[in-house]
Amino acid sequence: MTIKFGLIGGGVMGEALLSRLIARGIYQPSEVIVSEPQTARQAFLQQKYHVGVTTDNSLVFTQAQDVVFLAVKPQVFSAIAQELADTVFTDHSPLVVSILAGVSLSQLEAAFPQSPVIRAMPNTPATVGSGMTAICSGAYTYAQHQKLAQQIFSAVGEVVEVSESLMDAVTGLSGSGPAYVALLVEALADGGVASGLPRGIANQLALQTVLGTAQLLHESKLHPAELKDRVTSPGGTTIAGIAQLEKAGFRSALIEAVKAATWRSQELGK
Ligand SMILES: NC(=O)C1=CN([C@@H]2O[C@H](COP(=O)(O)OP(=O)(O)OC[C@H]3O[C@@H](n4cnc5c(N)ncnc54)[C@H](O)[C@@H]3O)[C@@H](O)[C@H]2O)C=CC1
Ligand SMILES: O=C(O)[C@@H]1CCC=N1
Repeated sequence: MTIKFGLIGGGVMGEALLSRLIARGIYQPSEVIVSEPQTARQAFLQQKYHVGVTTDNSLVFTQAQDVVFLAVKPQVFSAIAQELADTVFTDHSPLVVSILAGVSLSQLEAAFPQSPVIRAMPNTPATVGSGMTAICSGAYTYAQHQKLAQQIFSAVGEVVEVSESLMDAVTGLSGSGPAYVALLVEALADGGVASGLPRGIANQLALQTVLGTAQLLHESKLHPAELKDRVTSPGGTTIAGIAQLEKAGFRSALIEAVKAATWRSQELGK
């Protein structure tokens, strides 16, 4: 069978995308090749998803017909670019989709000359089909490449197209955001435990509150401030809690977190 989908880096995000693409039938396991240097990880991916595995990144480029996904750490990018320096790239090469934080289209196009390249920033909820991905396209892409990237990322959640200048901010918000939300859930549950709730019940209450609120905002299209007002009774419990959050700089902490992560994404690309 023809290899259509190549993955370089079978770690957390690589597996998140791979698992969903196979589960949704976008690619058959026999159409996939994964390059991964860790032997234990290789064996795990091969056993769980029945995909082809290798340690040879150039083999992925020569075999994959449709798309090669780059899902290594940004710090490994220049080593991979050097390793692939002898590979011949043309505008008939497979589409390269990079999810590397901070690595720009111009850096990617320098590493894969004349290749169609798309820079993307997904997030871990992609694993359960609730991901958020932003994409931007390089100079050698055509409509068919954009359609393919849209198709791949639509299989794991929502997709938006943005200009490249916004990709670092996307990384700081939705790319890193699942970690902020996980902290929120953990801290809410801790607050419940501090107030006397058993741990299991506190965890359930915290998680379902975040999930339910997100779903309500999503489905009702309510502005978050409007939802907040609806929960907040005059002289009631919620305003007492909000006053404490404001005192502790809750909003400012989130704003600064997104800004710091955006800045770090810019740094990683230098
Ligand atoms: N984890 C996340 O939530 C998100 C990560 N990203 C981006 O995805 C990329 C990967 O991140 P993670 O999956 O979290 O990292 P990870 O460390 O889990 O996965 C990277 C994988 O690449 C492999 N690797 C290392 N050197 C290699 C080489 N020379 N050739 C092939 N494979 C190699 C590693 O063994 C590892 O399995 C990063 O660039 C990150 O910026 C993007 C969006 C979200
Ligand atoms: O922390 C990181 O650098 C990656 C990029 C977005 C989420 N995780």
